Order: sequence, then structure tokens, then C-alpha cells
Amino acid sequence: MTRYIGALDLGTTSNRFILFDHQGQVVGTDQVEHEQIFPRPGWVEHDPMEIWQNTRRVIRGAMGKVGISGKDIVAIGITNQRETTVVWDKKTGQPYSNAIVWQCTRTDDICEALEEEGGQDRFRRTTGLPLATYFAGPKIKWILDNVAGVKAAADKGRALFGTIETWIIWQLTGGTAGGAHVSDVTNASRTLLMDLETLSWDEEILKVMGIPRQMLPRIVPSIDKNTWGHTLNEGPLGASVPVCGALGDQQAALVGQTCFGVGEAKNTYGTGCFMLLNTGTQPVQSAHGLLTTVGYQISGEKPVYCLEGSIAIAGALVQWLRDNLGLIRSAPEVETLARTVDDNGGAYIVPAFSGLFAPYWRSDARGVIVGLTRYVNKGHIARAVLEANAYQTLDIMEAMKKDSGVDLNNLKVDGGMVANELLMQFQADLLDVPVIRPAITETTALGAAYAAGLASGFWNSMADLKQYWSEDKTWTPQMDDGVRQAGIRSWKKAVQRTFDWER
Ligand SMILES: Nc1ncnc2c1ncn2[C@@H]1O[C@H](COP(=O)(O)OP(=O)(O)O)[C@@H](O)[C@H]1O
Ligand SMILES: O=P(O)(O)OC[C@H](O)CO
Repeated sequence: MTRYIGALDLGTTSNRFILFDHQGQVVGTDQVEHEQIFPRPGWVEHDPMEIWQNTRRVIRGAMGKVGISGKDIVAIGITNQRETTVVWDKKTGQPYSNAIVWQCTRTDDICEALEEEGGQDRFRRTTGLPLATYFAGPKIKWILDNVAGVKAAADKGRALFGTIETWIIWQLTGGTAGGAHVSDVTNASRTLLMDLETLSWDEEILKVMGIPRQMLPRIVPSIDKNTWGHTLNEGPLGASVPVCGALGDQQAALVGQTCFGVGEAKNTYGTGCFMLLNTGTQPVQSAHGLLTTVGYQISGEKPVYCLEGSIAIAGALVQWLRDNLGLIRSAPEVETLARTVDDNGGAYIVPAFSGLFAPYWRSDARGVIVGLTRYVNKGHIARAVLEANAYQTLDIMEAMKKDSGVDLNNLKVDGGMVANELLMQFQADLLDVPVIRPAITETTALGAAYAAGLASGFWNSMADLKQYWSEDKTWTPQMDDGVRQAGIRSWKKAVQRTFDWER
């Protein structure tokens, strides 16, 4: 009987369940988008119950399309948008509020107050992260301080915190009847609350932020067959299937791209865009605005660390062009529109919608469109949207080189936006290195499947997984260096124009 690994990919824009066979090939998938809630400028929320409902829907949907039951699934792995924060009541299973999404800027004042002592890098040595609205810890504090009843419930041990993998694993493995309250170490490393060396919650930071220890999940390795629990027979899989792996989505993409060696990197273009470089079993502190984060941990082994460059707005800018400006009807149309012109016509967009993340970490920044003249038309704007992503990646690549000394001689890419050929060519031109797209661009889900498959014995070793990686297409640089340098100069000027807007 053919058996499968299931991967649940809980992204910012949509939830997917993907079934993989033993060759690492996709045999079936189902996907549902969820609502992006913008209650105020800079605020972003999701409804945790909608994410749970859609999770059940896509699991049943993918199994139905392939015509299998939960009994045909050896194990499942979970991967998720990181940092997005849910606090819920463990007796009723109800969230106290909407989830605060990683892009949300509402914790600006909290971060500013925390910075007064020790500055933006106050917790960097311990956590690998600067103080920024991006991370989960300040979001928990915001909920404790602002949502009625949560502080008292947390003190009594009734309120539980989780990032999205924690929330969904709790639901899948029992919910109010005793679901597992666990977080994988890669997600925990994005809270600003975890000590990167000991892989445990840092009591001192918890005290400073006023977060009760008992609301936090147990931190466990990302690839592990014993600690996550099993799905319920009465749940969406209709069977008791072990949950054997969980990884933040960017770390999952690193695993899916089989970047297991020191110096290997990938760049994922989804709602945001994230480059991760494997730095081995010792954390490397960044001096150039990157994050130090856990890449993955196999049970019983030392964790593998990464340097990460995080871009908040990538595909989200394409969504904005579609949903807020109505210039396109679907995301792929941005390429058609961009191809109506030869270049950006002098226009640059810096999408600092959530402030600017790496390498700048400026929460006072807001988005700009610069270089406008009467010549600029909607085709130029579409180009500037795509180019913004490539220029932001260039900023990250420069910082990565300074921090690690690694001069990448190509870039492995994945994520929803890599279908965009114009962007991929421009990216190769700008970085002046080849850009390589793998045959399977669902690398996030693949990484979660690999994690679950390794832990459950479906696959034997990481070395075995390397054979499933294959190239689909490579773009080689074609741009004249003078044109490249002129573009980079204009981009850097445009970035400066975003600063000092909010405060
Ligand atoms: N052909 C395309 N050109 C540009 N952007 C695209 C294209 N197809 C999808 N996108 C963008 O990619 C994002 C979805 O990618 P995905 O990897 O599924 O994201 P996530 O994991 O964050 O939910 C959306 O923001 C969408 O606007
Ligand atoms: O939804 P994505 O794929 O853009 O990823 C979101 C990140 O995990 C946020 O840190």
C-alpha cells in the first residue's frame, strides 16, 4: 500500500495541506486563503478560529482529492507563519482576541519603552533579535495589557500563548480535552523570550516584559517523533496520526531546499521575503542588522543556527496593488502589466508598511513611492513593485556577506512569487549571481514533510533527501554594471526617504 507524509503549511495568506510520496513529489493539495484584517493603519490581524476551520477544511480537501484516508498517512509535519501571536482560554478553547500578525506595528510603544534601558539590542545577545514590533514577546505583552481578563486568566494558568503551530497542534491533538501545548524551537526562537544557547525561556526577559511563565508552551526539537502527540480519530484526519515535525515556515524552506551544510542559503518570496544562511551549530551574532535564529533541531542533536534577513513586505505589495489600488485582478497579472514597459521609468517603491525590517530595523519608517513624473504610468508602478523585492534582497545579501564572510555565488529561491519570471531575471541582474528555482517550489511544505518523514523513519537521513532536490530553471545576470549601480544608488536614496515618518 502506498503511504504518504502530510504537510500542513499555515502561511500568512493561506493554509494548505499537501501530501507527499516517498520520492518527495506532491500527490495532492488543497488551499484556502484567510481574511487579512486591518483594523487601523499598521495593524494586522487574523481570526484564529478561521485558521483552525480552514486547517480542517484543507486536510479533508487534500485527502478527498487523492482519495485516501488518514490511515494512509504515516505522519504529519507542520509549518507556519512565525511570530503571529494567539492567546486563548484552555478551558473553553476560545481565543481572547484576534491573532496579532507578525507584520502588525501596534507594539511600537512597548518596544520603545523597553528600549529606554539598553537600546534596541538590549536582548540581542540572549535572543539573537533586536527589539522590534515583529516578534511575539511584545505582542503577548500587548494582549496582557490591553485585552480585558487576560492578565488574571494568565496568572491563574488558564490563558495559553502560542504561535500558529502551537495553536493548531493544541487543537489537532485534543484541544480542551488535553491538547499538547508545545512550540518547536525555531518558532520559540522568534519570540524575543528564548535563550538561543540554552533553548529555554529566559526568566529575566519574562520578568521585564511581565509575561507569566505558565502561559508559555514547552519548547521541543523541530524533528521529533515522541513529543508532539497524535491527531484525534474524531479530528479532520479521521485517524490517530503522529505529529512528528514542526518548523517556522522560513526554516522549513531551508530544510525543503536541503541547505544542510554550513554556508548554504535560500531566499523565500511569499507574503514577506526571508533569506536564511546555515551557519552551523554555533550561533553567529550579527553586526549588520540580521537576525540570529534556530534553523532546525533534530531530537537529541545540537541545533543548527542561521543568520536571517527578514523583509516584511514582498508578495504583500502585489496584494496591495491588487486589493487596495485595483491595478491588477490577480497576482500573476503584475508581470503582464510590468512587461508593458521596459524599465521603472524612474519610479521606486519602498514598501515600509510595517516599518522597515532587516537590515534597517526602523519602526518609524513608512512606505514611499518616489521619482514620480508625468511620464510614469501603471506599468512602471508594477515594475517598481517587483523591483522593490529584488532591491530589498540585495540589501540583505550585502549584510549577509559582511556578517558571515560568505559570498554566495548563486541564490536558491522558492515561494509563491518565484513564478514571476520578470522578477527572477531582475533579481539575478541586480545581485549579479545566478538565481536558481527548484522543481518543487512548495519547499516550505516539503521541509515540514521532510521533518516528519525523518522523525517517523519514512526517510532515513538528510543525505537521502538531497537526491530529491532538482533544478527547474536558472536565470543568469545580463545587466550592464553601470545600469545596476545607478539603480542601486536610487534605491538607497529612496530608502532614506522612508525614515523618521511615524515619530
Ligand atoms: N506570479 C506572481 N507574481 C508576483 N507575486 C505573486 C505571484 N503569485 C503569487 N504572488 C504573491 O505571492 C504571495 C503568496 O506566496 P506564498 O508563498 O503562498 O505566501 P505565504 O506562504 O506567505 O502565504 C502573495 O503575496 C502573492 O501576492
Ligand atoms: O507567510 P510568509 O511565507 O511570508 O512567512 C511569514 C514569516 O514566517 C514571518 O516571519
